[in-house]
Amino acid sequence: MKNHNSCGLCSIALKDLQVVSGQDTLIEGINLEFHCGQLTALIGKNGAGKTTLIKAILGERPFSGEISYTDHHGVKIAKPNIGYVPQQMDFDRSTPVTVMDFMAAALGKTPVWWKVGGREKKEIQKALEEMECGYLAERRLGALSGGELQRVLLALATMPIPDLLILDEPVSGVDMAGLDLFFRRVAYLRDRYHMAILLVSHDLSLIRRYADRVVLLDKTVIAQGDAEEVYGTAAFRSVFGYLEEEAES
Ligand SMILES: Nc1ncnc2c1ncn2[C@@H]1O[C@H](COP(=O)(O)OP(=O)(O)OP(=O)(O)O)[C@@H](O)[C@H]1O
Repeated sequence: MKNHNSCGLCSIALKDLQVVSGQDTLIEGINLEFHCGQLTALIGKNGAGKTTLIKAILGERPFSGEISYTDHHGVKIAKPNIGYVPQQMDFDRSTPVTVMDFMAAALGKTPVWWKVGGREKKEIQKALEEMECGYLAERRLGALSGGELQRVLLALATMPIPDLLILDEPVSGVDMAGLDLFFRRVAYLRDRYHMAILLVSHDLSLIRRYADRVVLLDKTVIAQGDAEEVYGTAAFRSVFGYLEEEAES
């Protein structure tokens, strides 16, 4: 059983990261560190560049600057194993494919029309159960709710257990109970496997409850620290106004 990240990853550092598209600078001057065993929430208004930053880390967008990975002795190491849950997944909702078949195909072991082997089925079932969605294994993928699909994708991102987990939360389609369950499973992964987690989220109260660090982005980093620190900044208020509970008190 794996308790710690296998590649010895300790931290991820972004140095002067910039992404441009044609004449537009999408993000710039990003200097950040993420640590293993920590859940870092990335927040910001729509269009602030959160997904762009994630795509750069995933290697899906060209960038300038440096992304480096360091072990527990401060020595630079190669790119770790990264798990990713995208903001949305476009697929034909009428597909007869079950969650089990989808997972097996996505893992690249079995074409969707093949029968999934016994051992593989057990591994997938275990990953689904760890994310509290074992009961969905034989359900049709297209029949899942937004929250259920999100947990299935989270289970998929843990096969194998990554050193760095990147989650781009859907803007809509997941109810409050589903979101809370999602955050709880993400916090469980952090504690159980000591992985570094970077989560884009719009839910400021769940972030306050579960995240260790918060990074506020508006093209560049405009505030960072724990939730209380960041939520208390003028930069935060200029983006989000006052939180409801603060306004009420
Ligand atoms: N492939 C692309 N080419 C050019 N511009 C892009 C591309 N993708 C995003 N953008 C632009 O980059 C800016 C940042 O977009 P991004 O999706 O990173 O923001 P975001 O913070 O994730 O927003 P949201 O909260 O709405 O998901 C936006 O102005 C967007 O229109």
